[in-house]
Amino acid sequence: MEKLKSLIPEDLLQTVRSSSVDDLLSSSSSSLLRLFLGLPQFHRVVSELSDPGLGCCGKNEETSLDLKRRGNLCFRSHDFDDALRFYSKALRVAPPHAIDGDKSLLASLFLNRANVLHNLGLVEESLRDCHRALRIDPYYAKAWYRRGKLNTVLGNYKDASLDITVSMSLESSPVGLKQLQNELKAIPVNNKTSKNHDEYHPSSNAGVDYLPRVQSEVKLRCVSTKEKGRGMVSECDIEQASVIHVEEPFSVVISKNCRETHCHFCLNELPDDSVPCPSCSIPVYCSESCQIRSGGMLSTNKMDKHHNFQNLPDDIVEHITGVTSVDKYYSETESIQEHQHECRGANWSAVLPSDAVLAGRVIMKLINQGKATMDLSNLQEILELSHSYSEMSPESKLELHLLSIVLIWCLSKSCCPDLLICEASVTQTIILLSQIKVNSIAVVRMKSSGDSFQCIPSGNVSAKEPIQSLEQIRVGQAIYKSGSLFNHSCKPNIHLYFLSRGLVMRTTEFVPMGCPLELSYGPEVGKWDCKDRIRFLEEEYFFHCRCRGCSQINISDLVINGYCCVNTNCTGVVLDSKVATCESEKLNLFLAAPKSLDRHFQVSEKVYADVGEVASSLLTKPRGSFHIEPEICLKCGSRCDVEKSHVEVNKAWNHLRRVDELMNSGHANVSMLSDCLRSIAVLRTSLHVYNKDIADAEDKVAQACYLAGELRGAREHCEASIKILKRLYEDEHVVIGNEMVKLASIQLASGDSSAAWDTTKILSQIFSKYYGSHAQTLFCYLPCFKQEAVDYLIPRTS
Ligand SMILES: C[S@@+](CC[C@H](N)C(=O)[O-])C[C@H]1O[C@@H](n2cnc3c(N)ncnc32)[C@H](O)[C@@H]1O
Repeated sequence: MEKLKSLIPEDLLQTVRSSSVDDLLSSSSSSLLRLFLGLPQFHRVVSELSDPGLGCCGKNEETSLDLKRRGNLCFRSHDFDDALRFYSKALRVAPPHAIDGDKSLLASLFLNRANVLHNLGLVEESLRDCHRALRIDPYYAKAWYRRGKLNTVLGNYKDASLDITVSMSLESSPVGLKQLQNELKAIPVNNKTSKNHDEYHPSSNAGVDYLPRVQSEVKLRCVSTKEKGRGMVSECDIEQASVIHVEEPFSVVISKNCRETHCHFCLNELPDDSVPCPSCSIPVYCSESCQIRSGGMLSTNKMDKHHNFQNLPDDIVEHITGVTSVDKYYSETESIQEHQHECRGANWSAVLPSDAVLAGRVIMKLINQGKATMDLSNLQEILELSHSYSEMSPESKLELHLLSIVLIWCLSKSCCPDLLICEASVTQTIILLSQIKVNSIAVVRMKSSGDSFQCIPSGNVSAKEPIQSLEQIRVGQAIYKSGSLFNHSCKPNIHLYFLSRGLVMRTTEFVPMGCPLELSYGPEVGKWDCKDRIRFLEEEYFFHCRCRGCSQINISDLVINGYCCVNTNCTGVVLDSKVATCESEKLNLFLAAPKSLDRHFQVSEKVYADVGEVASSLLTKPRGSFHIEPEICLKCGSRCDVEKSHVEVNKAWNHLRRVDELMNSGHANVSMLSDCLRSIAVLRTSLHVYNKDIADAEDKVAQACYLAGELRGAREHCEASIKILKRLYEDEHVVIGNEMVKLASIQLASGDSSAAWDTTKILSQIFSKYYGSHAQTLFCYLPCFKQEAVDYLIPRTS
């Protein structure tokens, strides 16, 4: 993009950077398009992106064969992990009809990987790979044999016998036949048959009816307000934790950092037997069903599958058909095919930013549905999404213009020749990209620290493992058409989470009839102070937040970055000038607003009591406008030297950051603890007792204590951190639940199962409020925690 930018003359750059939506249809986009179409440098750049012949994303037989050879070497030296890696890579680049010796390359790779998986003890995964090899090549005797062995291990004896029988029908050597006969004899007689191993897949649940139902009594309505545009409100009273909305995405794209680890369709983590796209080397899927719904050619076997099996008994032919048929994996109605147009080996979909790839998916979906015209002139009216083009920064506008020209060119040249490269299509794509900026939703997963979350056995603590904790991973970006009608609040009353690619929204509090239903786009009260939230939303979403969190007084915004009073007996807070200015503006707006406005979100008595504790001076409304004085305690009026405190706090953080580095490099030791405690003491003498910095520091010290085996200290500091977070958020906020995961694992490690049990009960309650019954499946350690605690509370009698 930088190359293209450098080709634009200064006056045109200025026109584009300062353009409004009305200007779009006039000069700026068409002048830029005209300029680029006449430049050979532009054609060079876009042909590198759109010409499949110049692309690196196609299949490559040589590379695949080389990777297979390396896999074989690793397999022979019993390095199964590396063998698995090489075979999976080889599968990704293997052309569907390539032959290696007398076998299909793909089929042999699947079978080799099945052997590795079997050696790694992954029997189900191994069976699925055999199945894949056989669907490509039904005459693959070794694959039938391996399948028979695996079915025997799994106790599917009837299938095992049939598999070995088919293998025998393909075996010509007398020695081989003898060996197979012996295998067959060794299989116990039983009628149990196996389940279909591709339909059964733990993570591949997208596409079936996996989303919960919205309660029938829940009724929502879309309303329009001057301040926030359209938004959703409740038409009835809604109980806490009710499912109010579920939706499949209109379009999704995987995050670049998850391309190697997550399924490109359902966005769940990839299993060890991942499935590649049959036509290009980019996507990988957790199962065939995800791959087929995502698009790409289907690598079916062109042979008459039953030609050689004609003389076999009916039950065996039926068995072969059952294993090798692909029909049951594919149904037209389920088809989504969002990757198909990218699947030509050209580079553009691997290189362009996610926003542009998502825009390409939206455009191609609407064209394939016959809804969008070939000049895309009706795109806006079909999508009905809001946008903030005019509020975007000059640089972002220029970026959108360039991206849309490049995207339209790539789509037209690589997969959709009927798509017109014209002023209308470019302008509509610019608007689509600006709609994606404000309407697309990040699809996230909660991941526990460490590769897999395992309970720490009671009384045990490993010197290297950090405390179990949760982090949020952004696995994709999606457009949910109805979901994008929900406005933002920094004090949201709904929580959003994902099951595969499906979105679920739940209320986190009782919502009375007529009340706006709002979720958080990222910033929340308790996470950042008001000025930081406002700045984030202006920079990322181009609007000035008008939510209840940013227009009403609350304790969190006052204390989160506050300093303590010089008077040690006073609980008041002292603000720096930036926070004081923001809070003054907020209070003046709130007091000036008509009382009828936002009546559902009136400040409660509890909020007044909380604010009174730290800033009672704010509760007596002055006659004129509010001016919160910085550096003056908002309770007793004492003056405080904020600058001096700021210097002390920075010094303390420098110490804590060094401790952090030691911990990250695995060099945690007991001596660093005294450093930590001194830093915490400095923070506590300078900052307000509820300042978030203290909570963060306490959390770090808990981690340091844990790594040094000081479990009592770890627990005390973790509890101190939670105590502050409860004042910044609220007692049952999901952030508190996440922190309690750490506390429970410290309690378990120190052998205090009774306390761990109590903590687990509270965190389960919090997660149920946010995730309902899905808490148990999304946070797989919840049952594990409970079991651990119960095991030690009720010792087994045996
Ligand atoms: C995803 S859309 C929400 C639906 C949108 N109001 C509409 O009319 O389609 C996001 C846009 O809604 C508006 N919005 C959402 N939350 C807001 C808030 N708290 N304060 C002001 N505007 C808000 C902003 O214009 C923002 O760009």
